[in-house]
Amino acid sequence: MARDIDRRLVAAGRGARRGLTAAIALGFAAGIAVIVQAFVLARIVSALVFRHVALGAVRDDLVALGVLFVVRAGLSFGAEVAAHRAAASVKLSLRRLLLDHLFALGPHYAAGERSADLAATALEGIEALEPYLARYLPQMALVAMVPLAVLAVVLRFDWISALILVVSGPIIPLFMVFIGYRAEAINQRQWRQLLVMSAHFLDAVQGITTLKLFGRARDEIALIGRISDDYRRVTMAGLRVAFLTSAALEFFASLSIALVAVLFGARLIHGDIAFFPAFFVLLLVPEFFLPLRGLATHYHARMNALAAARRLFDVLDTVPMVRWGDAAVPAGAISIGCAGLVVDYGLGAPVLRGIDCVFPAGSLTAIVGRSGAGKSSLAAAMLGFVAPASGGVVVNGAPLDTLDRAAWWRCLAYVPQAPRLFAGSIADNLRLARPDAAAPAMLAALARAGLRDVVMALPGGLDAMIGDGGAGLSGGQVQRLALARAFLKDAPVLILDEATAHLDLETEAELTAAIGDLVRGRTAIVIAHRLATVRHADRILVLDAGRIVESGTHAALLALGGVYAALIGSGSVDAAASCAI
Ligand SMILES: Nc1ncnc2c1ncn2[C@@H]1O[C@H](COP(=O)(O)OP(=O)(O)OP(=O)(O)O)[C@@H](O)[C@H]1O
Repeated sequence: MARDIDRRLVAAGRGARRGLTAAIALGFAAGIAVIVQAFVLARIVSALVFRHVALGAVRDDLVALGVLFVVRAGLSFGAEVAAHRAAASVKLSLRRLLLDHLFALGPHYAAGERSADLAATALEGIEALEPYLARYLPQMALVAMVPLAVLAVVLRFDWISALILVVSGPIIPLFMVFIGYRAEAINQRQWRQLLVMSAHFLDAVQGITTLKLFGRARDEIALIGRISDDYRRVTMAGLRVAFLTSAALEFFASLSIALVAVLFGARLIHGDIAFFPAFFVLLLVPEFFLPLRGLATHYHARMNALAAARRLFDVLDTVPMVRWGDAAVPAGAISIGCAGLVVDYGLGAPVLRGIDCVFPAGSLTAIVGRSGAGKSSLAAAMLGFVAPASGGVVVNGAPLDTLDRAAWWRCLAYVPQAPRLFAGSIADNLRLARPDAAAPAMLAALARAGLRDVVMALPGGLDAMIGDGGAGLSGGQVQRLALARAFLKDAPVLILDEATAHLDLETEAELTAAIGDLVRGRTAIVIAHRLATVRHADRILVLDAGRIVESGTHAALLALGGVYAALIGSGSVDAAASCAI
């Protein structure tokens, strides 16, 4: 399993192959520079200490040593920069891939997952891949190259030291494989705990008012405290393994270096070896272990990355339910049809049970029905957010699943019941509908939604900042801002889920007027909660338990005296709002 993820991460790194290759080549060149540096240093010391030459006689060597020092630093710096650039580009492409895939999976997938979990995967999860890509992968390549180069040089000067290196070198990778299994389990646990902690924290922050009102804030704080403590404990367990591993590896490496040194000492005393090769080899031996020790250090990063990547690949491997094609939306005024449309969330019974209807071009169709009748599901099927279990949606005769997703969404303006506003300026929120919109166009859209004066009265006007979810605006103002976005988008198809929230009479009247203006000349589908909208609709579809049970104009349906008439008769407009008229 870990190996599969490793392979997929390496494949992801292939996107930045040039950067990683440069990092490895520079790292290897730095390794060679170290060997040459050791050679020059051994020569200088040997000349000064044993041949007692004057300092001037080794001037060239001293200059070469200085140059090598600078070259080596430059190569190491270059290797670091290349590796981090390559990692940054892989992280960017993975984040794009993840976001693109989340779009393909649709809002129903995102709503089913904990958003904090997805956010943590996209941010911390992909960030955790940086050390793997920038350090572990290049180190893996260097581990095979630099120690072999060092070994070849050592063998040339002293076969006994080479033998010690050949025997002790492989202990480090072997040891790492041995502890790998334990470290992997701990890292998996640590990552799961982090996701749980992020999710709880976000829930608590978002629901702070509810928690306070129900007097549960203290319980939640205690719960977050417990989760944080679990996370601390598992992090400490991971660090313990990492430190113990490092200590054990350092011990093996030091033991080998000491063995080489002691043997040299004995042989120097007995005159079995000259000072120069002994000193040169002794300088090289730590360099033999350096990449291996580096690998051990970054092995922990690998484990962390594998744990994070598992969640990332889980999301990427989820097959989107909704299929899309690449066809353009057929030209002309858009009419939408549903043929035998069945939507089933796997709850036991389908939510929509064979819907056949047409939403003619340029007309206003209202959908009404009791709560849970399936109105939003019908809108979701037309938006392409859910996949039909059978039947489907057609746009100007073309099946929705053959259309290009982006092309279809360009034709649509969708205003949900609880519109989403982002932290930023009013202009930022408006430009979501049209990124190149200039101030006059935005002000015109605000005016049509009845919000221009309110925005102009704010400090900064269009640049006034609003909080996450529209904090700083009233409920009615948030809805009008969402309508302004739809005005600005000026799309041929409008799908609108009217808000059920009780509004004051003046706001209600203003919103009704704005909606009336917005639907004009478009193929408009409104999940209607206001009597005014239903009255003006060209046609009303009455949904009941996933079927269209009645359809016609307001007057015709009232005359019919069926489900619609019962909904209207169930009370005033306000009371009827709760059953979606
Ligand atoms: N993403 C989903 N996953 C599972 N079940 C869902 C999902 N969305 C809706 N449902 C279920 O499908 C049924 C119909 O829901 P839908 O939102 O379409 O009804 P509605 O008529 O729009 O209701 P309301 O007027 O209260 O918004 C409900 O029982 C709901 O629980």
